[in-house]
Amino acid sequence: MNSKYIEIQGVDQTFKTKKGLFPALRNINLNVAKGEFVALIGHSGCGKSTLLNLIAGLTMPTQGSLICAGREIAGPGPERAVVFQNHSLLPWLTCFENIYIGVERVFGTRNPGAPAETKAQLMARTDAALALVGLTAAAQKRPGEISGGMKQRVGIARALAMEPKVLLMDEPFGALDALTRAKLQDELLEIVARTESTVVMVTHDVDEAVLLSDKIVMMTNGPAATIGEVLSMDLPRPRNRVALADSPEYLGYRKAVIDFLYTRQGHVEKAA
Ligand SMILES: Nc1ncnc2c1ncn2[C@@H]1O[C@H](COP(=O)(O)OP(=O)(O)OP(=O)(O)O)[C@@H](O)[C@H]1O
Repeated sequence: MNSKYIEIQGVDQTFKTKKGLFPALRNINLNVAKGEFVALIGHSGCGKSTLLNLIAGLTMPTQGSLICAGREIAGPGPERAVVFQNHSLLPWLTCFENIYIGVERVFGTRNPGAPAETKAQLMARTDAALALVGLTAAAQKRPGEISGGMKQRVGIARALAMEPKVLLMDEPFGALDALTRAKLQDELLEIVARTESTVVMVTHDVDEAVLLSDKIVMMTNGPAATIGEVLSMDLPRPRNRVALADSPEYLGYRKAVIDFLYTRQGHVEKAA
């Protein structure tokens, strides 16, 4: 296993605001191995999305470097697909078309680096992605005609359909009801095992972090947030949520995260 597939070294992120410079992240150092599943957890506003955006190449750090597969991250790339908190679908396209345009960009004629797939193959990929998230029946609907949870599932399907090497997810299941969330978490585990994807996921949910990940990166409160502790989860795969619920190891990891978040990083509400 390549233990440094994603390498983050000495990263600072400072934002210019009307009130002056705001130091969001300070001295972030993190290595993610190929095929590893990493969860970023921390209180609201600590900088989880800021870190994910840096890995996605959507923003550049103020200081330090980010490397993916041996190359400096200089912008977004098809090998790093992002699922956002707020789905970001194109409202004038159907669910099918929203996924198809991504699939076409990666596997179709517009990609000069790889042999082009036929339209039938691209459509089959799109259909499979929709089926995976249970949205076959909504294929021809537009985002305005479906629920927030369904939109989020289209966003997940779109990212997965591109078979990215790295899947970056910003609270992808946050808007879903508990049962749909559990179903998609289980499916994600199966897909990631099959595709050997590397995943970095932002979450607020302690159980989600322990169930899905190999490593939980726990962030301190901002401003100038940094990595407080990294917890490695030695839980066998495939993981079964029912069996794990009573496992002493699972409960121990869960307690360690809760202890970090609520005892050592007790949330202090900012004055308005
Ligand atoms: N473009 C920006 N300009 C100025 N400040 C920003 C910008 N983006 C983020 N911030 C600030 O940086 C800090 C970290 O924000 P970020 O969205 O990364 O937190 P988060 O941990 O993902 O929060 P949440 O869990 O609530 O989504 C916050 O204080 C936020 O207000």
